[in-house]
Amino acid sequence: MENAKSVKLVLEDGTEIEGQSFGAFTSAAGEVVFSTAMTGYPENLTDPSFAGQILVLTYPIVGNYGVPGEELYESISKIFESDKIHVAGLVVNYYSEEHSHWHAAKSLGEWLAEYNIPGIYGVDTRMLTKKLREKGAMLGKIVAEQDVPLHDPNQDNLVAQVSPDGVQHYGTGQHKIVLVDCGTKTNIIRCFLERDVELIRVPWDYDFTQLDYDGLFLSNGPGDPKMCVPTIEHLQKALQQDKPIFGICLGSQLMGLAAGGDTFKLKYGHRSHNQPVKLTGTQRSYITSQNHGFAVDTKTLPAEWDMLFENLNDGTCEGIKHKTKPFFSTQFHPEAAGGPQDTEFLFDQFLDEVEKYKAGK
Ligand SMILES: NC(=O)CC[C@H](N)C(=O)O
Repeated sequence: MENAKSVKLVLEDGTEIEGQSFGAFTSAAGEVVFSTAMTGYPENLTDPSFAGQILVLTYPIVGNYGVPGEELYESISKIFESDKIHVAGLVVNYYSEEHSHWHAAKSLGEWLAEYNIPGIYGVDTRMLTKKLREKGAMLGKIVAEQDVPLHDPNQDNLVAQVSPDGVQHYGTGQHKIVLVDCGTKTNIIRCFLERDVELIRVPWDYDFTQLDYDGLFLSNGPGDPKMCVPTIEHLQKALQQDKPIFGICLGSQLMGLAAGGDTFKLKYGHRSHNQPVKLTGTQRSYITSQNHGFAVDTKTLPAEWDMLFENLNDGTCEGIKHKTKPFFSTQFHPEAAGGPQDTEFLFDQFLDEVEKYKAGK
């Protein structure tokens, strides 16, 4: 880009990388994490699970397909994963202000600027990723004119910041599902609304145990799952009952904690569209979309719980399952806007469990 201003990326280990500014010319601090996904920046940047994080994209050319215009589906975004950009900053190698796509309405830089989010380009993001893989995710900052202090977003209750204030209803299907919104991706809502569901979307700390529902869904969300104390308490009550429960990503971690297990922080997390997982008890594996920095510690799961999926790269827990009750979760994203959609059938399995529960009542 002509006349781009200089900015730098500073990491907590003292690394300083000079680059050029795109998006907002402003400074921002956060946890620096990388994603190896090759496409999907409109979906990634609006995923509330990225709140507080500076995202490094390893794919070398970013921006060339622009950013789509907004369209609504049942009052939620048809395209984006929420109604704003959630990353704290974006780090890319080559940024293409010029873009071409039938759906593009603006450039990536214009879109970032609208939300006052800084981008830096001209960074060797593969070298940076090797560093993050060796040392683990680090705190960092993009520095424009004003310096800012480093800040660890995992010390904040990010879920409280991204969760909605009130209850919302969608759809008129026959299965009444409560969605506990800890920062849900809108594609989770779309996946439910494409099925026979009436959805009740509630805030993260809402006491859903008072509601009349057929199945409970726990969404993804940012930060350390242990911050969600009220959600875990409500969930513990739900685990005493037999109504089906399905959790995705943060939702999986919350299920693990409510069950009595523990979670831990991975060295650098899993963020990409091609993470292989294996279904326990089979030789079947799936390619999945992931975005997480924490995981359930399989060793700490109580006797009545099993690991449901295992990550084939590092053996960590990618989902859990109760041995006798219809409670299960995935650490990956079966809804996966940006793809792949190989595991979307899990929404159908959850609703099958809901049907069985209703038939047996
Ligand atoms: N996408 C998510 O729900 C992420 C969950 C949690 N914040 C983690 O990083 O592990």
